[in-house]
Amino acid sequence: MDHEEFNRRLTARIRDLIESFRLIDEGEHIAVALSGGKDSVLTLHVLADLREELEFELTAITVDEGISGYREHGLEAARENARLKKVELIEKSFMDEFGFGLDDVADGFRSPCIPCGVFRRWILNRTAHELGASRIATGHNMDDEIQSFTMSLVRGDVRKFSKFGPSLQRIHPAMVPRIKPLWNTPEREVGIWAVMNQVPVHLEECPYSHLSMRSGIKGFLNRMESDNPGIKKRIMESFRRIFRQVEEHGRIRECIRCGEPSSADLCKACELLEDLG
Ligand SMILES: Nc1ncnc2c1ncn2[C@@H]1O[C@H](COP(=O)(O)OP(=O)(O)OP(=O)(O)O)[C@@H](O)[C@H]1O
Repeated sequence: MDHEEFNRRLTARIRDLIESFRLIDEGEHIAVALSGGKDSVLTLHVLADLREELEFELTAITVDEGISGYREHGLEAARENARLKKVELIEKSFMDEFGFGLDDVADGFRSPCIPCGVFRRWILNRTAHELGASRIATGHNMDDEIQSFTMSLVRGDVRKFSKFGPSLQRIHPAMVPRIKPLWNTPEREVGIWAVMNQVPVHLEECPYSHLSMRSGIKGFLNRMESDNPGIKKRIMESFRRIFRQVEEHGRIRECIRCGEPSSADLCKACELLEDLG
């Protein structure tokens, strides 16, 4: 398949998903969570190319978690792509919000991915809400989705199944719902797109990623796929068929400290901040 045809099919699939699941309505303000990695960069490019035709506003948010030797390169890629696509980029950091970077606190956790995800989601939600954005678009792709579902399965955490699917519902007025325009796009195709089009993306692995359960699950699924080609697509298909929106237990309220949406009195970010003293 030639270059142009590959690009056309890839973007047509993403556009189809946006339209069939009504991920974006006319007049909306979408905040793309831009890490500088290939997936969020593709999300930025596709949304930037669609914003006039579908009539929505687009802003990018990037979060510097404070991972030395790694995040700087992602930030450069985020800045360069935002400039190329003429999208305003808002830069936030753990240091400005919480007074420390991930490297400073990583040792205190079994997996640094836990505080990293909790604090990043906190910043993304608050920033998008302050901006008046109606949805946050992330670069989660089909492989990420299969990994997340498998992780929930092996942990017996069925509540997380409610996070499956290309769009998440607004469950609290201050919680900006997330959309995943690459939900049915395999990671491999995103890599091919970035290389073929020479897009400036950040391809390094996070130095902490080997400590996460996701990394083990990812390796397992990739080994299964190479021994049984097509297995990932079949797992995804099974998930789709059995997928039910699982009701979240309990009411979502506001964290008594920071005011962000939370299922407990203290949100996860404030709980971790308290543990860190
Ligand atoms: N530092 C960050 N700033 C803004 N958004 C982020 C950041 N890290 C992750 N995200 C968002 O969360 C999604 C999934 O995170 P993940 O850790 O898989 O990203 P990545 O592998 O670093 O980059 P990408 O998914 O863009 O290739 C990203 O696609 C992006 O939308």
